[in-house]
Amino acid sequence: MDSARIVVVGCGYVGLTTGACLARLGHDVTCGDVDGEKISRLRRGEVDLREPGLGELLAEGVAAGRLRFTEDSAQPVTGAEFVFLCLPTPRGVEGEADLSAVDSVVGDIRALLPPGAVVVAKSTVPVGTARRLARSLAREDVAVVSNPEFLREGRAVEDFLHPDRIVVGADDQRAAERVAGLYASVQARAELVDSVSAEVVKYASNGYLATKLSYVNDLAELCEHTGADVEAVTEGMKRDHRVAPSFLSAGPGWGGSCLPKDTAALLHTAASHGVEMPLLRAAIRANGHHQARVADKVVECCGGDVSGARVGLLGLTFKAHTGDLRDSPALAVARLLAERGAQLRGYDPACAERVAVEGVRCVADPRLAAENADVLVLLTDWPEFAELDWEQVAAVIRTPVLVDARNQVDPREVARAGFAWRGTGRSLR
Ligand SMILES: NC(=O)c1ccc[n+]([C@@H]2O[C@H](COP(=O)([O-])OP(=O)(O)OC[C@H]3O[C@@H](n4cnc5c(N)ncnc54)[C@H](O)[C@@H]3O)[C@@H](O)[C@H]2O)c1
Ligand SMILES: O=c1ccn([C@@H]2O[C@H](COP(=O)(O)OP(=O)(O)O[C@H]3O[C@H](CO)[C@@H](O)[C@H](O)[C@H]3O)[C@@H](O)[C@H]2O)c(=O)[nH]1
Repeated sequence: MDSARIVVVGCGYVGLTTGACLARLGHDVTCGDVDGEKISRLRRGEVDLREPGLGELLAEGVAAGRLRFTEDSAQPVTGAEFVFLCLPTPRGVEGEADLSAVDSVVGDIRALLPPGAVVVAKSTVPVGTARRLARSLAREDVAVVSNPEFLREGRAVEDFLHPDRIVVGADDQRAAERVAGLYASVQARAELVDSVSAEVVKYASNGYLATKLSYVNDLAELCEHTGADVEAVTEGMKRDHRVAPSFLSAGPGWGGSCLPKDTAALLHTAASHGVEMPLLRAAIRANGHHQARVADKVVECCGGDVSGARVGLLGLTFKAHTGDLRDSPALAVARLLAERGAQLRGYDPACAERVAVEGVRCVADPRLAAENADVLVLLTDWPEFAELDWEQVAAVIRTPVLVDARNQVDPREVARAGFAWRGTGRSLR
């Protein structure tokens, strides 16, 4: 396909990645965001997301004249062939997806879109949204297409340019083919489906991943009671080709900006159709249980009362390789401990410069988190935690106890340094 004129609205994880990658694919892209300071930083070449390759790709697009940033998305929309909505759809009060940003932008651009333009919903939006947006646009000459995004944070560019699949959902076949054509040089099959099915694929995928992890975390709890080793169990499961081999690591529950809000929104949609989805409901409940289990282990390690105890936290982000703290299981565990009176000091490679994160005093070094602590809890799977010099940590901690919620360290190595170690779904034999 020839180069297309594209406007991307929203410059977060999805919008910036979409803009940078579509420019890399040869398109002419304008990225807009209401956050004027973010736009100024982007114009100066500053990217505040920890995404490998994103800064380079943005710089490449700008240098080639194929990429620019604006605070006012309206003006460029008048000349756009495609408008990608990459806006936030956070959790509303009852678990529903809050579509206010999407609705407001669609209202703003309604009269500005040129004939033949395609509005592409890349945000995660509930079933029926593309059709509803088409009705609210009330433009026979403008199509709405659902094109959900499946990238993971920390690998956004790689996932966008080398996706497992591209899903394009539309009730207008021609519009769907035009959107699929934008990705012509990407080596992945574009699945063309109706808009409603495309919207469900996105929620169905995240719901499935969340359920898979809750199951693994349930197994980890069983392993703790039976003496089995969850790592050996999941390794054995992986050898059955019907069990997809990734996404099987036990941990302190799943989190992030997507899985929690999307599972809540899926349940909300199901309920509005009179569908219960008991399995997904149980997976969400299990997730709260597994977060609480980590906090309970810490309290046990402090002799049943954590009030006034100093607890060191290793990791605050929802997973490694991102600076994102949204719905982080580490922070959920921290909150549970703070409610019981613990004093928290935390270290995270992506948050070292912050003064405080939700009641946790942030420190610039893992040893400072451990200093004089009664217990240390490893909550995020940053590789650097596996490499720590545990002798040095033992030298500064008050009580050498490590709760490893991610099974990130070698239990024998920490035991050699004098630590009592409590893993997840495994014990030291
Ligand atoms: N983060 C992910 O890994 C990921 C992956 C796939 C899909 N998604 C979905 O993509 C959507 C965006 O997620 P995100 O993580 O990129 O969000 P984000 O919070 O990182 O970014 C959203 C951006 O939109 C801007 N914005 C808000 N209102 C605006 C408006 N009216 N006009 C212009 N800009 C506006 C914000 O300033 C922000 O920069 C959500 O629906 C999310 O569920 C996210
Ligand atoms: O084996 C695993 C894998 C993940 N996690 C946890 O699960 C959560 C989610 O991880 P991940 O899926 O890698 O994070 P996201 O970047 O939020 O990506 C998810 O959410 C995005 C937004 O919808 C989707 O696009 C992605 O496909 C989907 O993987 C995190 O707390 C991880 O620590 C585990 O505990 N064990």
